[in-house]
Amino acid sequence: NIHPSELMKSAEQFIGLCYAELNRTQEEAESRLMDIRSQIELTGTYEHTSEELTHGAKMAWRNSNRCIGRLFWDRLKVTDARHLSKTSDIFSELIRHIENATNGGKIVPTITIFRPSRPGEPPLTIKNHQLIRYAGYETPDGTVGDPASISFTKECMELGWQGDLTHHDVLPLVVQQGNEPPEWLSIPHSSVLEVSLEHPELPDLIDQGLKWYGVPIISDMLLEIGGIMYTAAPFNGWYMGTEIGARNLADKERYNKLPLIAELMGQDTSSESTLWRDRALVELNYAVLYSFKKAGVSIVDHHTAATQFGLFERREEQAKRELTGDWSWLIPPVSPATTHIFHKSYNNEIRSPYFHYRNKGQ
Ligand code: HEM
Ligand SMILES: N=C(Nc1cccc(CNC[C@@H]2CCCN2)c1)c1cccs1
Repeated sequence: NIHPSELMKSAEQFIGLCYAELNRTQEEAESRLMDIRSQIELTGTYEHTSEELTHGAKMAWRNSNRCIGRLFWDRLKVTDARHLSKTSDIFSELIRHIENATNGGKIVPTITIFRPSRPGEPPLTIKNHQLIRYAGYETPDGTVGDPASISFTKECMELGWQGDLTHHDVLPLVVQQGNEPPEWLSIPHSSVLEVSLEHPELPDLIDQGLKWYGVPIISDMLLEIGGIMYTAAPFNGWYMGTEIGARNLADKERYNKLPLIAELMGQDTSSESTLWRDRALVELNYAVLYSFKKAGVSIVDHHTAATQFGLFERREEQAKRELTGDWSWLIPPVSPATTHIFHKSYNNEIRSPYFHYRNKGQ
């Protein structure tokens, strides 16, 4: 846990920035800091107002160095769920997040913020990497589903969850209150929007049963605002097509679909130098974008995303804020050098508020 004097320093830095951005007066900031100081002296921590929580979450997205989608940082929908304590209520709120963020395909970037960790109180954690993700199983005939989920799937089965052993079993939500045993709940199938993959020039693709879920909702990161740690704050945007087409379905240690795509294209795969892998990669990424668009589910291609990021860079300059970024994650995995991002460098310093990785086992 964070020491009170350190916490006060973080609070001063956050309130100063946040109130300036919200055009509050110096006096308002100072009187707010007096409240906070007495709360910290009394309880060892302090509570954010709804406005501080909302703007703090938007600042954390704006500071996410690895995020190419930050142009829309100020339009994040923030749901304050700090009052919920019962696990059953937390599960219901997670399902509401999935349904409201999905919005029939017109995805709404949303974050739901649950109660932060408090001194002497074990934290609330969501054990899922993403609220919606496919299970992975090691079977004698090879892997079924998403290899990235094999260990978490084992944990879920130890808790009593049973999958159908298909390539697309949606894992249950798993929530842990402090050191109590984790609890799980299956997500209603009707709440999970999925897109089946097709390609206008590869008519046989549709019969391969390839599909992916529409809404990525990261649920295993720690949101730090003014020294307060929100250990359960799932957030979603929409996908950039390459995440599905160039990694989730393409990586050898994920769904490894490039050989199949090359086959459907009738390519000669006898030698790497035919670039069959690269041609398959482009067509798989095209299929992802084509299928999402046809299904009316929000998605962005990596060229458009890079252009939007360029707009974000200029907006931050106008706002006299120093841009931070992580070049190695900002460049897309397909045709990186066709984007402006590849040809410049970025300052990868951490600015608070920020989304951090949680320590293992936390
Ligand atoms: C609105 C559409 C959005 C798009 C298209 C987008 C795109 C991306 C992409 C492609 C990545 C790299 C992911 C990877 O390679 O695994 C990323 C990373 C990230 N994004 Fe965004 N993003 C969006 C919205 C958001 C929102 C709403 C938040 C939080 C409020 C957010 C926070 C982050 C963070 C923290 C990372 C780094 C994750 C890590 O370090 O593992 N993004 N984003
Ligand atoms: N489009 C998205 N993609 C995204 C964002 C953050 C983190 C991740 C998951 N990254 C981890 C994977 C696994 C290893 C490399 N990438 C995906 C969003 C997810 C939530 C909001 S936007």
